[in-house]
Amino acid sequence: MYLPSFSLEGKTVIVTGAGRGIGRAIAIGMAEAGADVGVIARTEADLQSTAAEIEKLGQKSYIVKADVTKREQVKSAIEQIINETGSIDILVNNAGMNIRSKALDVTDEEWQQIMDTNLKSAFMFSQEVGRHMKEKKAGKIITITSVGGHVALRTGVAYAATKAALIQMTKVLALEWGKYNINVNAIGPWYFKTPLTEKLLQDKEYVKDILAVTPMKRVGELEELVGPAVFLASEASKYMNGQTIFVDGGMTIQGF
Ligand SMILES: NC(=O)C1=CN([C@@H]2O[C@H](COP(=O)(O)OP(=O)(O)OC[C@H]3O[C@@H](n4cnc5c(N)ncnc54)[C@H](OP(=O)(O)O)[C@@H]3O)[C@@H](O)[C@H]2O)C=CC1
Ligand SMILES: C[C@H](O)[C@@H]1OC(=O)[C@H](O)[C@@H]1O
Repeated sequence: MYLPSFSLEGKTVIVTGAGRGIGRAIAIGMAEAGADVGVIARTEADLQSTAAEIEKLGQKSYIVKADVTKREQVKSAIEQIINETGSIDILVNNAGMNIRSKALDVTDEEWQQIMDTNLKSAFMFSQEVGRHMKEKKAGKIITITSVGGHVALRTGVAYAATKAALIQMTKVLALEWGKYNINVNAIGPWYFKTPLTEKLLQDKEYVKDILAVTPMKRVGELEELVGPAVFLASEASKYMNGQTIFVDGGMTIQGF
């Protein structure tokens, strides 16, 4: 028999930024695959909505209202979920944001906010959950980066720097933690319609530019990210480590 399991039955997943967009879709998709899911964000109503969808699937949800840029809130979020479930098997570092501006206009405050939300939060969660996974000698860490960490986009240098750093963080954590049977990988999306990108994707000229560099000539559908995420969370990817899977309709091949 060669086909491994894609099931997440009996697993506990935590997803940061699970209140909206990609994080919400991944959290619900993990529940569809059989996992119980901890959902983390700052907006309670969004978390309640995601949790309700998870419970409708017969899976448990654990709501943690937290700011992922604050170490103490990261630690208490993880402690709360481990106390309630006994273990965290899969971490999805998804929370992120952007302030789209040209390099000469980036303020120190904007730089710091983007760095803390996109990069520092993922590292803090990886550290705190990684300690737990090292003890268990098992775990899966999946970080949502972006094509913007691999090719130059017009959507801001600070964001790009965080997303490129996440690709390298993924490699170094995989190098250090592979011997503890922890898989550390990343997913790099191109455009998907979420609250983060909704306004941009209403601009017909901008969408024309996006499609001009996208071989599949369309933006992605959220379920097209959930498949790769469940794959990386499952036994089916247990020999994959330090990799970034670009889910981008072919955009990063930059063919001509
Ligand atoms: N949409 C796209 O096309 C692409 C997105 N990405 C990446 O995917 C990830 C998700 O993006 P997307 O779903 O579009 O974004 P959204 O803005 O739609 O959702 C972001 C989520 O992150 C949460 N979040 C933001 N800041 C914090 C914080 N400080 N503490 C806790 N939670 C926080 C938000 O909740 P709340 O505000 O309530 O805290 C929300 O749930 C990001 O890392 C983004 O960079 C990458 C490539 C393309
Ligand atoms: C594709 C990028 O990750 C995404 O596109 C946007 O406009 C956002 O600000 C991000 O840069």
